[in-house]
Amino acid sequence: MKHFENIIIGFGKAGKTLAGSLTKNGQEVLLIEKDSAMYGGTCINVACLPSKNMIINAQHGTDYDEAIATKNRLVDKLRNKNYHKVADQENATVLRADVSFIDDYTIEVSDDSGQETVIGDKIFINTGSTPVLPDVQGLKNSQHVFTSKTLLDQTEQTKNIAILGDGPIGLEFAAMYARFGSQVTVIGQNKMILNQLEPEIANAAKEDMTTDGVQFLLNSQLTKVTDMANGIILDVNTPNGGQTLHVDALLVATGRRANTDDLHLERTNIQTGSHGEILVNDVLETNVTNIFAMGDVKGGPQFTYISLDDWRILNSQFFGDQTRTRANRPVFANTIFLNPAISSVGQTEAQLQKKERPYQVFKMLTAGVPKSQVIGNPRGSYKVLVDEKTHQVLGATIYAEEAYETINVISLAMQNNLPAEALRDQIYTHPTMTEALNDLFAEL
Ligand SMILES: Cc1cc2nc3c(=O)[nH]c(=O)nc-3n(C[C@H](O)[C@H](O)[C@H](O)COP(=O)(O)OP(=O)(O)OC[C@H]3O[C@@H](n4cnc5c(N)ncnc54)[C@H](O)[C@@H]3O)c2cc1C
Ligand SMILES: NC(=O)c1ccc[n+]([C@@H]2O[C@H](COP(=O)([O-])OP(=O)(O)OC[C@H]3O[C@@H](n4cnc5c(N)ncnc54)[C@H](O)[C@@H]3O)[C@@H](O)[C@H]2O)c1
Repeated sequence: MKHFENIIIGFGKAGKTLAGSLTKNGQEVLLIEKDSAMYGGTCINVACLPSKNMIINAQHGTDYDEAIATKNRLVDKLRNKNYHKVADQENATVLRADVSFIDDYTIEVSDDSGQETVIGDKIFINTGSTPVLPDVQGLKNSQHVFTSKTLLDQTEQTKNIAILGDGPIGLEFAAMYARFGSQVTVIGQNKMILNQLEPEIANAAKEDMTTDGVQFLLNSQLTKVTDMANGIILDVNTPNGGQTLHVDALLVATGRRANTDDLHLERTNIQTGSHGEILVNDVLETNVTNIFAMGDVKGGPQFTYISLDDWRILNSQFFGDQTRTRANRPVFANTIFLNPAISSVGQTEAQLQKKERPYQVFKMLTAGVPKSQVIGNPRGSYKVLVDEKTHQVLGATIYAEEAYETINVISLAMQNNLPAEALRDQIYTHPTMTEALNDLFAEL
């Protein structure tokens, strides 16, 4: 039986970054990844980076074939770099193998060369998440149903696609496929898309997507999927009655759940929650001492930057001042990469009204920002909510070019309790979309 000081299961964002900290501090690490095509994890191989590369190329008018080839080159480069960043460390071993727990501290690893048992002083589980497929007749056995991962592998453009799910994956892929010139229909179960955002901005985004050619069947249920030689037939219950769609493919984007499928956690004392997520405390310890879980597999927000922040927590515990925890995670925003992007942070008007918190609203149209005219995309608007007394920012939603950059400035102001005057009076470089903040708060 082999022994390692640290075993990391899964090549996720937190795990690969932690491998660097551990080796830098003279500790040995065994990092086990089940799929060599996933060295570096989900984000760089099959999610954030390839999808954003495809989205940007679609927006630039690149044709699909070229965009796929560019994406594949990017991913190969990133995967190779990520692999070597860990594997080239003196104290690190990267192993491609299947892992299953035998008991709390013993795992069995198996690869083409056979099986071996390994024990670790500390074990870190960073196995990410996996798509949830709804229980719809014919869906699971269809040859024409894709997840975001398998769709990004398609060398041939799907010309007529339906997308089940109107979350970030569904909407980003819908906007992207429409830009590539495909016919796109989004099937959503809610009355409205983006209903966690400010409604007027969600409405504007839906109208813009419709202008770009995306059709929406909302408040609707997919009831049956039937494979045909030339595509797939979808039976959908809509508020206007049953509809039948004949499309080339269906992308299922109805959420992701913790990925613990192959680990045999039932042989351990590690507790999981109702959705299979590994339960952890504020410093990412499971209920078994010296076993930790980070990233999507522990439940909660599913973002690469949250997984990276999980690394900060562990790094602070092992090598820092031990102050960083999940409870004091800084303010963080999120972005949905549409055309343009929608970024949001903090609370919405509806949430503040529910709490009876007094606030002021500041709004402006994106078209008023010179850079939007320079870029040639004046779509969208800015909306920021400010505490009536302190003028601290309580929430912001930006639907504009480069919203994903501007929102980070607002998050930083929120995190540091700066009043909106600080955002108003800052000198921003010109021409930028962030300059909007000079004008947005002019009435303060
Ligand atoms: C299409 C798409 C787009 C996204 N876009 C964004 C975005 O723009 N911005 C953003 O912040 N987030 C985005 N996300 C979410 C983001 O990808 C995830 O939150 C993030 O990758 C989770 O990282 P992680 O550290 O939990 O692990 P992951 O990066 O998911 O890594 C887990 C690794 O563990 C491996 N593994 C799984 N099971 C085992 C096992 N039993 N043994 C060994 N290895 C195993 C997997 O192969 C994988 O390599 C997107 C997700 C998707 C699907
Ligand atoms: N830009 C980004 O940061 C980004 C991009 C993509 C994904 N992600 C991450 O990946 C995670 C997964 O994304 P996602 O979009 O799959 O999940 P999600 O859970 O965010 O959204 C799923 C959507 O599908 C709908 N839905 C669920 N079941 C349905 C059904 N049977 N019929 C019709 N609609 C149904 C839900 O109402 C929801 O709107 C997200 O939580 C997000 O954190 C982030």
